[in-house]
Amino acid sequence: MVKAVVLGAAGGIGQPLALLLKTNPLVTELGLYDIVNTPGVAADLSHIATPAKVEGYLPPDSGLAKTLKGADVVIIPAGVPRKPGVTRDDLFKINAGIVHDLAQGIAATAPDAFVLVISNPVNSTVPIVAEVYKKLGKFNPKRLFGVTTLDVVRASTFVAETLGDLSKSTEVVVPVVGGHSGVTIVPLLSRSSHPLPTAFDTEKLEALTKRIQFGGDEVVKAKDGNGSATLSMAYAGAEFANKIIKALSGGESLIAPSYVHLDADKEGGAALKKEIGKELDYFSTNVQIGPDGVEKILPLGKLTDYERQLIGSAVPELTANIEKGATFQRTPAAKV
Ligand SMILES: NC(=O)c1ccc[n+]([C@@H]2O[C@H](COP(=O)([O-])OP(=O)(O)OC[C@H]3O[C@@H](n4cnc5c(N)ncnc54)[C@H](O)[C@@H]3O)[C@@H](O)[C@H]2O)c1
Ligand SMILES: O=C(O)C[C@H](O)C(=O)O
Repeated sequence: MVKAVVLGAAGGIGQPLALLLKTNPLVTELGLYDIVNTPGVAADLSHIATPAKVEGYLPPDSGLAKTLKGADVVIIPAGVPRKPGVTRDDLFKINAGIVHDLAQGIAATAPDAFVLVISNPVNSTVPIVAEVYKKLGKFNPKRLFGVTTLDVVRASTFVAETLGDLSKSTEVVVPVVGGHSGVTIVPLLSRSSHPLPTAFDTEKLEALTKRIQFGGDEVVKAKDGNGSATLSMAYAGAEFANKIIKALSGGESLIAPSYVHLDADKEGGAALKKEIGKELDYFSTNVQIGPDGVEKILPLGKLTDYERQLIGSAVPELTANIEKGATFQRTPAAKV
């Protein structure tokens, strides 16, 4: 019996993500909230012959609280996406306030729910959620996750392409650590489950690394003003959410990459900070997740000199992004 909720459920990510969640037989209730169109999306999905009972609400008449009542997992893709020439950090102006207010709603109605943040800039929006919870004395770092799965999905695809065999993309696993924007995305290609060709020189390694770091830009450019990744993000979001749902309902521990507060596992977090060489509060890495949330933050492990260099370049931007989110004060939104 799992109630999953999507906030921003009528959007480009929200709709296909809700569809994928509706196909998960472990989900018995699916709550959909947005400022537009959720009754229609919910009516549509409710005709699919799977167990989840679907309800969609809008802001009037305490729609957010009604959607969140009894939620076990809350996924947040609410907010504006990028256009060409816009950075994820530029989205902060609008999305920080949206995520802040939704976090207040979750903390009020479903404070123990697992919260999965998709809204960009993830490096900053996750700290915003944490601060809202801290102010209310309800922060549990074990249950807050920044969704970085799309970077891992892209790495699998691009490595399989490089190996000339897309059918391998479901098997290829590449750890991607750090954060979720540009240079803060650090693929550890030396640890790919499927090694790169021996003739792969530094230039090719750098190009593949850049493609994974800036994969989001490829989609923004191709959509040409009509938003950013939605379908691949819904796929990645569902992959991560379904792991959480499995851990919650089966009592089974699973390993998945996520951007977490390093207090989620104090011992593992302290060891990771040593590996990074910096006192960061948040970092994306593989975490072990059980029915109560994060059980272990796993170490980065063996890195090449190039990967160390990449982490060195990620840390200053990540530090600034975290600081920006953690010190955010709610004021009326400005336009991007
Ligand atoms: N983490 C990732 O890897 C990743 C990947 C892709 C996109 N994103 C981010 O996800 C976000 C959503 O992208 P999208 O393409 O779905 O955008 P979209 O504009 O298609 O959808 C966003 C939805 O959020 C809704 N919304 C706005 N304010 C709201 C509020 N206060 N409460 C509830 N809903 C609200 C909108 O009505 C809209 O339906 C963006 O910030 C984007 O940058 C993150
Ligand atoms: O690129 C974006 O703005 C959306 C998302 O973060 C992505 O990586 O595709």
